[in-house]
Amino acid sequence: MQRKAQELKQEIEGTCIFLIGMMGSGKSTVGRLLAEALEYQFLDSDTVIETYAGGLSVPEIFKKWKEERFRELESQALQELSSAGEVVVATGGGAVVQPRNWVYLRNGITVWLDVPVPALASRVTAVGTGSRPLLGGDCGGYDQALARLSKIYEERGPAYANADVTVSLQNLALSLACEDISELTPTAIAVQVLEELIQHARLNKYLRAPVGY
Ligand SMILES: Nc1ncnc2c1ncn2[C@@H]1O[C@H](COP(=O)(O)OP(=O)(O)OP(=O)(O)O)[C@@H](O)[C@H]1O
Ligand SMILES: O=C(O)C1=C[C@@H](O)[C@@H](O)[C@H](O)C1
Ligand SMILES: [Mg+2]
Repeated sequence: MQRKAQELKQEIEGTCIFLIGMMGSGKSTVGRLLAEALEYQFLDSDTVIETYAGGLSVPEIFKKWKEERFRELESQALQELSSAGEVVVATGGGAVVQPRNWVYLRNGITVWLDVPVPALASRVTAVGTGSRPLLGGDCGGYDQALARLSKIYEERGPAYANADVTVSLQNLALSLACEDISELTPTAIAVQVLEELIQHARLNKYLRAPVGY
């Protein structure tokens, strides 16, 4: 992991890394590991929004000001974060929906953590869905989370697919001969993210080089 992180640092020269993906896809968990390995700062856009809102939590912001105001604050947070260097940012699950946010996301390198919906539903119900207003509170359980996440995944899939790099846990599990994606540790996923970012950066450099290089 350390060696790959050093290789990537040389390629991207401080460019910001945005992790995108569904609620529960591991953006915060994997993002912290990546930031540590790269010696970058880790920032969570939901936390920045909570600061803008004077310390109200995400569910409190949704309740008090409705989703529309939350989305405005989210765009403001992404704009601010996109001007920072040497940061790994865990974005909110809905950050990809508004086209204006892509102006900010394109200032960095975007990585989609693509996790199958049943795994997302297991993860979010294990920790409780109370902090995730779009999942309808804490009382629904796995089946409600699965139904809501499936609908959101279907709606947002094309937007997530705009990422510069996609790390599919389904594909990673296959390539590592894991029987189930629950066997993939956050470290194994972070290593794969680094690997794919290095490939992306090298390809980009090659494509931008003058002809004959
Ligand atoms: N590879 C993994 N294996 C098992 N559990 C995981 C893995 N990655 C993350 N988790 C767990 O899944 C839950 C969701 O992870 P995390 O909070 O990192 O996701 P997120 O994408 O930041 O979600 P949100 O968009 O809601 O902030 C956490 O409880 C975390 O511990
Ligand atoms: O998927 C979403 O739209 C959201 C995900 C969370 O990270 C928060 O940004 C908020 O709960 C909305
Ligand atoms: Mg998170």
